[in-house]
Amino acid sequence: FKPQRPKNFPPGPPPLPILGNLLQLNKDNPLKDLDRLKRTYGDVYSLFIGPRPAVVINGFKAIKEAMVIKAADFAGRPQDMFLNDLSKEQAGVILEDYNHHWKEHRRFGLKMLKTFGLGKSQMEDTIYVEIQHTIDALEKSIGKTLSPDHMFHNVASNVICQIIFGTRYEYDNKLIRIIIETFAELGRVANGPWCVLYDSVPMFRKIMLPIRKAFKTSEACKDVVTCVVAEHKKRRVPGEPRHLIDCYLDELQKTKGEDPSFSEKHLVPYIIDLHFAATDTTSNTLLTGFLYLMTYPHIQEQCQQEIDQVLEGKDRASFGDRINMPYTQAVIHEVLRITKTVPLSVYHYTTKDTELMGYSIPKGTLIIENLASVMNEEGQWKFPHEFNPKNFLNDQGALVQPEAFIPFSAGPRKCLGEGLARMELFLIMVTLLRKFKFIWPEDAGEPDYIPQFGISMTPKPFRMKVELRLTK
Ligand code: HEM
Repeated sequence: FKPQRPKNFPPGPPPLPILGNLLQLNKDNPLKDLDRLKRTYGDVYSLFIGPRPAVVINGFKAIKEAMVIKAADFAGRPQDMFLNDLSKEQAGVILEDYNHHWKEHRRFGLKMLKTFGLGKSQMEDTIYVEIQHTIDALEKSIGKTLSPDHMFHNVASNVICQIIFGTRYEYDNKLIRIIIETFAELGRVANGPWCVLYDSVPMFRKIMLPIRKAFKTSEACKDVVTCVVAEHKKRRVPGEPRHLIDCYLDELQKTKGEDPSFSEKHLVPYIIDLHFAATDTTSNTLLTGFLYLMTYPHIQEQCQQEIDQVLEGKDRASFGDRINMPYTQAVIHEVLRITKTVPLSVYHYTTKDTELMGYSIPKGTLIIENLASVMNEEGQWKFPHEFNPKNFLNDQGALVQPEAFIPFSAGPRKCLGEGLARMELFLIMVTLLRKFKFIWPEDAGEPDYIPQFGISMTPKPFRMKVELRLTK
Protein backbone atom coordinates (compact mmCIF):
# COMPACT_ATOMS: atom_id res chain seq x y z
CA PHE A 1 0.00 0.00 0.00
CA LYS A 2 2.96 2.35 0.47
CA PRO A 3 3.52 4.25 -2.79
CA GLN A 4 7.01 3.91 -4.25
CA ARG A 5 8.95 6.48 -6.27
CA PRO A 6 10.24 5.18 -9.60
CA LYS A 7 14.02 5.13 -10.18
CA ASN A 8 15.61 8.61 -10.46
CA PHE A 9 12.20 10.19 -9.85
CA PRO A 10 12.32 13.68 -8.24
CA PRO A 11 12.71 13.46 -4.45
CA GLY A 12 9.97 14.39 -2.00
CA PRO A 13 8.52 13.74 1.44
CA PRO A 14 7.91 10.12 2.47
CA PRO A 15 4.30 9.14 1.68
CA LEU A 16 1.81 7.36 3.93
CA PRO A 17 -0.06 4.29 2.68
CA ILE A 18 -3.24 5.24 0.70
CA LEU A 19 -3.12 8.93 1.71
CA GLY A 20 0.29 9.62 0.20
CA ASN A 21 1.36 13.16 1.21
CA LEU A 22 -2.13 14.60 1.54
CA LEU A 23 -1.79 15.31 5.26
CA GLN A 24 1.23 17.52 4.52
CA LEU A 25 -0.85 19.90 2.40
CA ASN A 26 -3.27 22.44 3.83
CA LYS A 27 -6.53 21.65 2.07
CA ASP A 28 -7.70 25.30 2.07
CA ASN A 29 -4.50 26.66 0.59
CA PRO A 30 -1.56 24.37 -0.20
CA LEU A 31 0.67 27.14 -1.65
CA LYS A 32 2.68 27.71 1.56
CA ASP A 33 3.23 23.96 1.94
CA LEU A 34 4.37 23.66 -1.67
CA ASP A 35 6.82 26.50 -1.00
CA ARG A 36 8.09 24.82 2.16
CA LEU A 37 8.67 21.54 0.27
CA LYS A 38 10.53 23.45 -2.44
CA ARG A 39 12.95 24.78 0.17
CA THR A 40 13.62 21.22 1.34
CA TYR A 41 13.65 19.27 -1.93
CA GLY A 42 14.49 21.83 -4.62
CA ASP A 43 12.64 23.24 -7.63
CA VAL A 44 11.50 19.85 -8.93
CA TYR A 45 10.08 17.46 -6.36
CA SER A 46 7.41 14.80 -6.15
CA LEU A 47 4.36 14.24 -4.01
CA PHE A 48 1.77 11.52 -3.71
CA ILE A 49 -1.80 12.74 -4.02
CA GLY A 50 -3.25 9.63 -2.44
CA PRO A 51 -1.47 6.79 -4.25
CA ARG A 52 -0.95 8.93 -7.40
CA PRO A 53 2.54 10.37 -7.95
CA ALA A 54 2.77 14.00 -9.06
CA VAL A 55 5.74 16.18 -9.91
CA VAL A 56 5.64 19.79 -8.73
CA ILE A 57 7.67 22.18 -10.89
CA ASN A 58 8.73 25.43 -9.24
CA GLY A 59 10.71 28.44 -10.36
CA PHE A 60 11.20 29.91 -13.81
CA LYS A 61 14.19 27.80 -14.93
CA ALA A 62 12.51 24.43 -14.33
CA ILE A 63 9.15 25.58 -15.70
CA LYS A 64 10.81 26.88 -18.86
CA GLU A 65 12.67 23.59 -19.38
CA ALA A 66 9.41 21.65 -19.06
CA MET A 67 6.84 23.87 -20.75
CA VAL A 68 8.98 25.49 -23.47
CA ILE A 69 12.13 23.48 -24.15
CA LYS A 70 10.48 20.05 -23.75
CA ALA A 71 7.04 21.39 -24.57
CA ALA A 72 5.54 18.33 -26.30
CA ASP A 73 6.63 16.01 -23.46
CA PHE A 74 4.74 18.06 -20.86
CA ALA A 75 1.72 19.27 -22.85
CA GLY A 76 -0.74 16.49 -21.97
CA ARG A 77 -3.65 16.71 -19.54
CA PRO A 78 -4.59 13.92 -17.13
CA GLN A 79 -7.67 12.08 -18.36
CA ASP A 80 -8.84 10.15 -15.33
CA MET A 81 -9.73 12.79 -12.78
CA PHE A 82 -12.96 14.22 -11.39
CA LEU A 83 -13.07 17.15 -13.80
CA ASN A 84 -12.58 14.87 -16.83
CA ASP A 85 -15.33 12.55 -15.70
CA LEU A 86 -17.64 15.54 -15.40
CA SER A 87 -17.21 16.24 -19.08
CA LYS A 88 -17.92 12.58 -19.95
CA GLU A 89 -15.45 12.25 -22.80
CA GLN A 90 -16.73 15.40 -24.43
CA ALA A 91 -13.92 17.70 -23.41
CA GLY A 92 -13.80 21.16 -24.89
CA VAL A 93 -10.23 22.42 -24.95
CA ILE A 94 -8.89 23.07 -21.44
CA LEU A 95 -8.96 19.49 -20.19
CA GLU A 96 -8.44 17.79 -23.54
CA ASP A 97 -5.26 15.76 -23.91
CA TYR A 98 -2.45 16.79 -26.28
CA ASN A 99 -4.09 15.42 -29.42
CA HIS A 100 -5.75 16.33 -32.70
CA HIS A 101 -9.06 17.30 -31.05
CA TRP A 102 -7.27 19.74 -28.72
CA LYS A 103 -5.16 21.17 -31.54
CA GLU A 104 -8.19 21.79 -33.77
CA HIS A 105 -10.26 23.35 -30.97
CA ARG A 106 -7.39 25.53 -29.85
CA ARG A 107 -6.81 26.69 -33.44
CA PHE A 108 -10.53 27.34 -33.83
CA GLY A 109 -10.67 29.30 -30.53
CA LEU A 110 -7.81 31.57 -31.57
CA LYS A 111 -9.44 32.07 -34.97
CA MET A 112 -12.71 33.04 -33.26
CA LEU A 113 -11.01 35.69 -31.13
CA LYS A 114 -9.57 37.19 -34.32
CA THR A 115 -12.81 36.85 -36.30
CA PHE A 116 -14.73 38.67 -33.59
CA GLY A 117 -12.33 41.50 -33.37
CA LEU A 118 -9.12 40.84 -31.44
CA GLY A 119 -6.55 43.20 -32.91
CA LYS A 120 -9.31 45.31 -34.49
CA SER A 121 -11.55 48.03 -33.13
CA GLN A 122 -14.51 45.60 -33.09
CA MET A 123 -13.31 43.93 -29.88
CA GLU A 124 -12.65 47.34 -28.31
CA ASP A 125 -16.25 48.30 -29.14
CA THR A 126 -17.51 45.10 -27.49
CA ILE A 127 -15.49 45.81 -24.36
CA TYR A 128 -16.66 49.44 -24.31
CA VAL A 129 -20.31 48.39 -24.31
CA GLU A 130 -19.57 46.49 -21.10
CA ILE A 131 -17.50 49.29 -19.58
CA GLN A 132 -20.44 51.64 -20.12
CA HIS A 133 -22.63 49.34 -18.01
CA THR A 134 -19.96 49.39 -15.31
CA ILE A 135 -19.77 53.18 -15.47
CA ASP A 136 -23.56 53.39 -15.08
CA ALA A 137 -23.38 51.14 -12.00
CA LEU A 138 -20.54 53.20 -10.50
CA GLU A 139 -22.27 56.53 -11.20
CA LYS A 140 -25.27 55.33 -9.20
CA SER A 141 -22.95 54.76 -6.25
CA ILE A 142 -21.08 58.08 -6.20
CA GLY A 143 -20.40 59.05 -2.59
CA LYS A 144 -21.57 55.64 -1.34
CA THR A 145 -19.69 52.38 -0.97
CA LEU A 146 -20.32 49.38 -3.18
CA SER A 147 -19.17 45.80 -3.61
CA PRO A 148 -17.37 45.39 -6.95
CA ASP A 149 -17.69 41.55 -7.11
CA HIS A 150 -20.56 41.15 -9.55
CA MET A 151 -19.64 44.25 -11.50
CA PHE A 152 -16.32 42.89 -12.76
CA HIS A 153 -17.69 39.38 -13.15
CA ASN A 154 -20.43 40.80 -15.34
CA VAL A 155 -18.00 42.64 -17.61
CA ALA A 156 -15.75 39.61 -18.14
CA SER A 157 -18.71 37.27 -18.62
CA ASN A 158 -20.44 39.51 -21.13
CA VAL A 159 -17.34 40.11 -23.25
CA ILE A 160 -16.96 36.36 -23.83
CA CYS A 161 -20.77 35.93 -24.16
CA GLN A 162 -20.72 38.49 -26.99
CA ILE A 163 -18.19 36.30 -28.81
CA ILE A 164 -19.92 32.99 -28.09
CA PHE A 165 -23.61 33.95 -28.24
CA GLY A 166 -23.49 37.37 -29.92
CA THR A 167 -25.38 38.86 -27.00
CA ARG A 168 -24.94 40.12 -23.44
CA TYR A 169 -26.85 38.92 -20.40
CA GLU A 170 -27.92 40.61 -17.21
CA TYR A 171 -26.41 39.12 -14.08
CA ASP A 172 -29.71 37.51 -13.04
CA ASN A 173 -30.27 35.81 -16.43
CA LYS A 174 -31.00 32.05 -16.08
CA LEU A 175 -28.05 31.02 -18.28
CA ILE A 176 -25.55 33.17 -16.41
CA ARG A 177 -26.93 32.20 -12.99
CA ILE A 178 -26.66 28.47 -13.68
CA ILE A 179 -23.17 28.82 -15.12
CA ILE A 180 -22.03 30.81 -12.06
CA GLU A 181 -23.68 28.36 -9.64
CA THR A 182 -22.15 25.40 -11.45
CA PHE A 183 -18.65 26.86 -11.31
CA ALA A 184 -19.08 27.76 -7.64
CA GLU A 185 -20.28 24.22 -6.83
CA LEU A 186 -17.56 22.56 -8.89
CA GLY A 187 -14.93 24.92 -7.44
CA ARG A 188 -15.99 23.91 -3.90
CA VAL A 189 -15.81 20.21 -4.73
CA ALA A 190 -12.65 20.49 -6.84
CA ASN A 191 -10.77 22.23 -4.00
CA GLY A 192 -12.07 19.97 -1.27
CA PRO A 193 -11.27 16.54 0.14
CA TRP A 194 -14.00 14.76 -1.88
CA CYS A 195 -12.29 15.49 -5.13
CA VAL A 196 -8.94 14.26 -3.80
CA LEU A 197 -10.63 11.07 -2.62
CA TYR A 198 -12.35 10.71 -5.99
CA ASP A 199 -9.09 11.13 -7.88
CA SER A 200 -7.08 8.82 -5.67
CA VAL A 201 -9.48 6.00 -4.66
CA PRO A 202 -11.60 5.11 -7.71
CA MET A 203 -13.57 2.40 -5.88
CA PHE A 204 -15.34 5.05 -3.73
CA ARG A 205 -16.38 7.12 -6.74
CA LYS A 206 -19.95 6.00 -7.16
CA ILE A 207 -20.98 6.39 -3.51
CA MET A 208 -19.80 9.91 -2.74
CA LEU A 209 -22.82 12.18 -2.29
CA PRO A 210 -21.15 15.61 -2.82
CA ILE A 211 -19.62 14.25 -6.02
CA ARG A 212 -22.97 12.97 -7.25
CA LYS A 213 -24.46 16.41 -6.53
CA ALA A 214 -21.67 18.09 -8.52
CA PHE A 215 -22.36 15.77 -11.47
CA LYS A 216 -26.07 16.68 -11.32
CA THR A 217 -25.31 20.43 -11.26
CA SER A 218 -22.97 20.06 -14.20
CA GLU A 219 -25.60 18.14 -16.20
CA ALA A 220 -28.19 20.85 -15.47
CA CYS A 221 -25.75 23.49 -16.72
CA LYS A 222 -25.10 21.54 -19.92
CA ASP A 223 -28.87 21.20 -20.46
CA VAL A 224 -29.39 24.96 -20.23
CA VAL A 225 -26.48 25.70 -22.60
CA THR A 226 -27.81 23.02 -25.00
CA CYS A 227 -31.20 24.81 -25.07
CA VAL A 228 -29.52 28.16 -25.76
CA VAL A 229 -27.51 26.58 -28.61
CA ALA A 230 -30.73 25.09 -30.05
CA GLU A 231 -32.37 28.55 -29.97
CA HIS A 232 -29.42 30.07 -31.82
CA LYS A 233 -29.50 27.25 -34.36
CA LYS A 234 -33.07 28.08 -35.33
CA ARG A 235 -32.07 31.57 -36.44
CA ARG A 236 -28.82 30.55 -38.15
CA VAL A 237 -28.14 31.34 -41.80
CA PRO A 238 -25.34 29.00 -43.01
CA GLY A 239 -22.31 30.93 -44.25
CA GLU A 240 -23.35 34.11 -42.41
CA PRO A 241 -21.99 33.56 -38.92
CA ARG A 242 -23.03 35.98 -36.17
CA HIS A 243 -21.04 34.44 -33.35
CA LEU A 244 -18.89 31.45 -32.32
CA ILE A 245 -21.84 29.02 -32.28
CA ASP A 246 -22.65 29.80 -35.93
CA CYS A 247 -18.98 29.51 -36.90
CA TYR A 248 -18.71 26.13 -35.16
CA LEU A 249 -21.78 24.84 -37.00
CA ASP A 250 -20.38 26.17 -40.30
CA GLU A 251 -17.09 24.38 -39.57
CA LEU A 252 -19.06 21.21 -38.87
CA GLN A 253 -20.76 21.49 -42.23
CA LYS A 254 -17.46 22.17 -43.98
CA THR A 255 -15.76 19.09 -42.54
CA LYS A 256 -18.99 17.05 -43.07
CA GLY A 257 -18.11 14.43 -40.50
CA GLU A 258 -14.63 13.88 -42.04
CA ASP A 259 -13.03 15.27 -38.93
CA PRO A 260 -14.81 13.78 -35.90
CA SER A 261 -13.13 16.37 -33.62
CA PHE A 262 -15.86 18.79 -34.58
CA SER A 263 -19.23 17.50 -33.51
CA GLU A 264 -22.31 19.06 -31.98
CA LYS A 265 -21.79 17.11 -28.78
CA HIS A 266 -18.44 18.89 -28.30
CA LEU A 267 -19.88 22.36 -28.80
CA VAL A 268 -21.56 22.63 -25.39
CA PRO A 269 -18.49 21.67 -23.29
CA TYR A 270 -16.41 23.93 -25.54
CA ILE A 271 -18.69 26.90 -24.80
CA ILE A 272 -18.64 26.14 -21.06
CA ASP A 273 -14.83 25.89 -21.15
CA LEU A 274 -14.39 29.25 -22.82
CA HIS A 275 -16.84 31.01 -20.52
CA PHE A 276 -15.22 29.46 -17.45
CA ALA A 277 -11.66 30.26 -18.58
CA ALA A 278 -12.49 33.86 -19.46
CA THR A 279 -14.65 34.97 -16.55
CA ASP A 280 -13.28 34.33 -13.06
CA THR A 281 -9.68 34.82 -14.20
CA THR A 282 -10.25 38.29 -15.63
CA SER A 283 -12.68 39.44 -12.93
CA ASN A 284 -10.47 38.25 -10.05
CA THR A 285 -7.48 40.04 -11.59
CA LEU A 286 -9.53 43.24 -11.88
CA LEU A 287 -10.81 42.92 -8.31
CA THR A 288 -7.28 42.46 -7.00
CA GLY A 289 -6.09 45.38 -9.13
CA PHE A 290 -8.65 47.76 -7.65
CA LEU A 291 -7.96 46.49 -4.12
CA TYR A 292 -4.29 47.49 -4.56
CA LEU A 293 -5.05 50.75 -6.40
CA MET A 294 -7.32 51.88 -3.56
CA THR A 295 -4.83 51.02 -0.87
CA TYR A 296 -1.81 52.44 -2.75
CA PRO A 297 -3.42 55.81 -3.68
CA HIS A 298 -0.11 57.33 -4.89
CA ILE A 299 0.12 54.59 -7.56
CA GLN A 300 -3.50 55.22 -8.57
CA GLU A 301 -2.78 58.97 -8.90
CA GLN A 302 0.35 58.41 -10.98
CA CYS A 303 -1.67 56.22 -13.39
CA GLN A 304 -4.35 58.91 -13.59
CA GLN A 305 -1.82 61.62 -14.41
CA GLU A 306 -0.38 59.52 -17.24
CA ILE A 307 -3.84 58.56 -18.53
CA ASP A 308 -5.05 62.22 -18.49
CA GLN A 309 -1.98 63.32 -20.41
CA VAL A 310 -2.08 60.61 -23.09
CA LEU A 311 -5.84 60.77 -23.61
CA GLU A 312 -6.15 64.56 -23.60
CA GLY A 313 -8.74 65.55 -26.21
CA LYS A 314 -9.71 61.92 -26.91
CA ASP A 315 -13.15 60.46 -26.22
CA ARG A 316 -11.87 57.09 -25.17
CA ALA A 317 -8.73 55.03 -24.89
CA SER A 318 -7.78 52.53 -27.54
CA PHE A 319 -5.57 49.51 -26.94
CA GLY A 320 -2.87 51.18 -29.07
CA ASP A 321 -2.56 53.93 -26.42
CA ARG A 322 -0.82 51.47 -24.12
CA ILE A 323 2.46 52.17 -25.95
CA ASN A 324 2.41 55.70 -24.52
CA MET A 325 1.45 54.58 -21.01
CA PRO A 326 4.46 52.69 -19.64
CA TYR A 327 3.58 53.40 -16.01
CA THR A 328 -0.04 52.24 -16.27
CA GLN A 329 1.10 49.19 -18.23
CA ALA A 330 3.65 48.43 -15.51
CA VAL A 331 0.88 48.65 -12.91
CA ILE A 332 -1.30 46.20 -14.88
CA HIS A 333 1.62 43.78 -15.23
CA GLU A 334 2.32 44.14 -11.51
CA VAL A 335 -1.34 43.40 -10.73
CA LEU A 336 -1.11 40.19 -12.80
CA ARG A 337 2.11 39.25 -10.99
CA ILE A 338 0.81 39.90 -7.48
CA THR A 339 -2.60 38.30 -8.12
CA LYS A 340 -1.05 34.97 -9.24
CA THR A 341 -4.45 34.53 -10.85
CA VAL A 342 -4.16 30.83 -11.76
CA PRO A 343 -1.57 29.81 -9.14
CA LEU A 344 -1.06 26.16 -10.09
CA SER A 345 -1.91 26.60 -13.77
CA VAL A 346 -4.05 23.73 -15.10
CA TYR A 347 -2.63 20.27 -14.38
CA HIS A 348 -0.34 18.96 -17.11
CA TYR A 349 0.60 15.33 -17.87
CA THR A 350 3.68 13.83 -19.46
CA THR A 351 3.02 12.46 -22.94
CA LYS A 352 6.14 10.20 -22.92
CA ASP A 353 9.03 9.15 -20.70
CA THR A 354 11.12 12.27 -20.29
CA GLU A 355 13.69 14.06 -18.14
CA LEU A 356 13.60 17.30 -16.20
CA MET A 357 16.57 18.94 -14.46
CA GLY A 358 18.33 15.55 -14.52
CA TYR A 359 15.39 13.55 -13.05
CA SER A 360 13.48 10.83 -14.92
CA ILE A 361 9.74 11.33 -15.27
CA PRO A 362 7.71 8.49 -16.76
CA LYS A 363 4.95 8.94 -19.33
CA GLY A 364 1.59 9.59 -17.67
CA THR A 365 2.86 11.52 -14.64
CA LEU A 366 0.70 14.32 -13.22
CA ILE A 367 2.54 17.64 -13.47
CA ILE A 368 1.73 20.59 -11.20
CA GLU A 369 3.14 23.78 -12.68
CA ASN A 370 3.57 26.11 -9.71
CA LEU A 371 3.19 29.47 -11.48
CA ALA A 372 2.80 31.20 -8.11
CA SER A 373 6.38 30.20 -7.24
CA VAL A 374 7.68 32.21 -10.22
CA MET A 375 5.67 35.32 -9.47
CA ASN A 376 7.64 36.07 -6.30
CA GLU A 377 10.83 34.15 -7.07
CA GLU A 378 13.94 35.75 -5.60
CA GLY A 379 16.37 36.82 -8.33
CA GLN A 380 13.66 37.29 -10.97
CA TRP A 381 12.15 40.52 -9.62
CA LYS A 382 13.53 43.74 -8.19
CA PHE A 383 10.84 43.68 -5.49
CA PRO A 384 9.54 40.08 -5.37
CA HIS A 385 7.50 40.48 -2.18
CA GLU A 386 5.89 43.91 -2.55
CA PHE A 387 3.39 45.57 -4.86
CA ASN A 388 5.71 47.77 -6.87
CA PRO A 389 5.30 48.73 -10.57
CA LYS A 390 9.08 49.26 -10.71
CA ASN A 391 9.27 45.49 -11.24
CA PHE A 392 8.32 46.34 -14.83
CA LEU A 393 10.12 49.67 -15.36
CA ASN A 394 13.73 50.42 -16.18
CA ASP A 395 15.67 53.44 -14.87
CA GLN A 396 14.36 55.55 -17.79
CA GLY A 397 10.75 54.72 -16.89
CA ALA A 398 10.25 52.48 -19.94
CA LEU A 399 8.27 49.25 -19.70
CA VAL A 400 10.29 46.06 -19.38
CA GLN A 401 8.82 42.59 -19.28
CA PRO A 402 11.09 40.11 -17.48
CA GLU A 403 11.15 36.63 -19.04
CA ALA A 404 9.77 35.22 -15.78
CA PHE A 405 6.49 37.10 -16.26
CA ILE A 406 4.35 34.06 -17.11
CA PRO A 407 0.92 34.56 -15.47
CA PHE A 408 -0.59 32.97 -18.59
CA SER A 409 1.89 30.02 -18.42
CA ALA A 410 4.18 29.19 -21.36
CA GLY A 411 4.49 26.73 -24.22
CA PRO A 412 1.78 25.14 -26.37
CA ARG A 413 -0.84 25.02 -23.57
CA LYS A 414 -0.33 28.67 -22.67
CA CYS A 415 -3.57 30.60 -22.08
CA LEU A 416 -5.54 30.86 -25.30
CA GLY A 417 -7.20 34.09 -24.19
CA GLU A 418 -4.09 36.06 -23.20
CA GLY A 419 -4.61 38.67 -25.93
CA LEU A 420 -8.24 39.20 -24.96
CA ALA A 421 -7.43 39.31 -21.24
CA ARG A 422 -4.69 41.90 -21.75
CA MET A 423 -7.01 44.07 -23.84
CA GLU A 424 -9.81 43.87 -21.28
CA LEU A 425 -7.53 44.66 -18.34
CA PHE A 426 -6.05 47.68 -20.10
CA LEU A 427 -9.27 49.21 -21.44
CA ILE A 428 -11.28 48.61 -18.27
CA MET A 429 -8.64 49.91 -15.88
CA VAL A 430 -7.73 52.94 -17.99
CA THR A 431 -11.33 53.96 -18.65
CA LEU A 432 -12.41 53.61 -15.03
CA LEU A 433 -9.32 55.31 -13.60
CA ARG A 434 -9.79 58.22 -16.00
CA LYS A 435 -13.36 58.78 -14.89
CA PHE A 436 -13.36 57.82 -11.21
CA LYS A 437 -11.25 58.01 -8.10
CA PHE A 438 -11.40 54.77 -6.11
CA ILE A 439 -11.14 55.12 -2.35
CA TRP A 440 -10.68 52.56 0.41
CA PRO A 441 -13.65 53.31 2.74
CA GLU A 442 -12.65 54.95 6.05
CA ASP A 443 -14.54 52.33 8.08
CA ALA A 444 -13.18 49.32 6.14
CA GLY A 445 -10.28 48.63 8.52
CA GLU A 446 -6.97 47.24 7.35
CA PRO A 447 -7.05 45.72 3.84
CA ASP A 448 -6.70 41.95 3.71
CA TYR A 449 -4.56 41.11 0.68
CA ILE A 450 -4.55 37.34 1.26
CA PRO A 451 -6.85 35.79 -1.36
CA GLN A 452 -8.93 32.62 -1.17
CA PHE A 453 -7.15 29.77 -2.91
CA GLY A 454 -8.84 28.10 -5.88
CA ILE A 455 -8.28 27.33 -9.54
CA SER A 456 -8.32 31.13 -9.71
CA MET A 457 -7.30 33.23 -6.69
CA THR A 458 -10.26 35.25 -5.39
CA PRO A 459 -9.74 38.31 -3.19
CA LYS A 460 -11.80 38.31 0.01
CA PRO A 461 -14.94 40.46 -0.42
CA PHE A 462 -14.31 44.19 0.03
CA ARG A 463 -16.13 47.43 -0.61
CA MET A 464 -15.04 50.47 -2.58
CA LYS A 465 -15.94 54.14 -2.45
CA VAL A 466 -16.10 56.07 -5.70
CA GLU A 467 -15.74 59.76 -6.55
CA LEU A 468 -16.24 61.26 -9.98
CA ARG A 469 -13.14 62.76 -11.67
CA LEU A 470 -14.56 63.58 -15.13
CA THR A 471 -18.18 64.42 -15.76
CA LYS A 472 -18.02 63.58 -19.50
C1 HEM B 1 -6.23 37.47 -16.39
C2 HEM B 1 -6.81 36.58 -17.13
C3 HEM B 1 -6.32 35.18 -17.41
C4 HEM B 1 -5.28 34.47 -16.85
C5 HEM B 1 -4.31 34.92 -15.77
C6 HEM B 1 -5.26 33.17 -17.49
C7 HEM B 1 -4.34 32.17 -17.21
C8 HEM B 1 -4.37 30.90 -17.77
C9 HEM B 1 -3.49 29.82 -17.41
C10 HEM B 1 -2.37 29.89 -16.37
C11 HEM B 1 -3.83 28.74 -18.15
C12 HEM B 1 -3.21 27.33 -18.10
C13 HEM B 1 -2.11 27.19 -19.11
C14 HEM B 1 -1.40 25.85 -19.03
O1 HEM B 1 -2.05 24.84 -18.81
O2 HEM B 1 -0.18 25.82 -19.18
C15 HEM B 1 -4.92 29.14 -19.01
C16 HEM B 1 -5.52 28.31 -19.95
C17 HEM B 1 -6.55 28.71 -20.77
N1 HEM B 1 -7.13 29.96 -20.83
FE1 HEM B 1 -6.65 31.56 -19.71
N2 HEM B 1 -6.27 33.11 -18.41
C18 HEM B 1 -6.93 34.33 -18.41
C19 HEM B 1 -7.98 34.71 -19.22
C20 HEM B 1 -8.50 33.95 -20.25
C21 HEM B 1 -9.48 34.42 -21.19
C22 HEM B 1 -10.08 35.82 -21.25
C23 HEM B 1 -9.78 33.37 -22.00
C24 HEM B 1 -10.77 33.44 -23.15
C25 HEM B 1 -10.87 32.83 -24.19
C26 HEM B 1 -8.95 32.23 -21.59
C27 HEM B 1 -8.95 30.97 -22.17
C28 HEM B 1 -8.12 29.92 -21.79
C29 HEM B 1 -8.18 28.59 -22.37
C30 HEM B 1 -9.15 28.11 -23.44
C31 HEM B 1 -7.17 27.82 -21.74
C32 HEM B 1 -6.79 26.38 -22.03
C33 HEM B 1 -5.67 26.34 -23.07
C34 HEM B 1 -5.24 24.93 -23.47
O3 HEM B 1 -5.43 24.00 -22.70
O4 HEM B 1 -4.70 24.80 -24.57
N3 HEM B 1 -8.19 32.64 -20.52
N4 HEM B 1 -5.24 30.46 -18.76
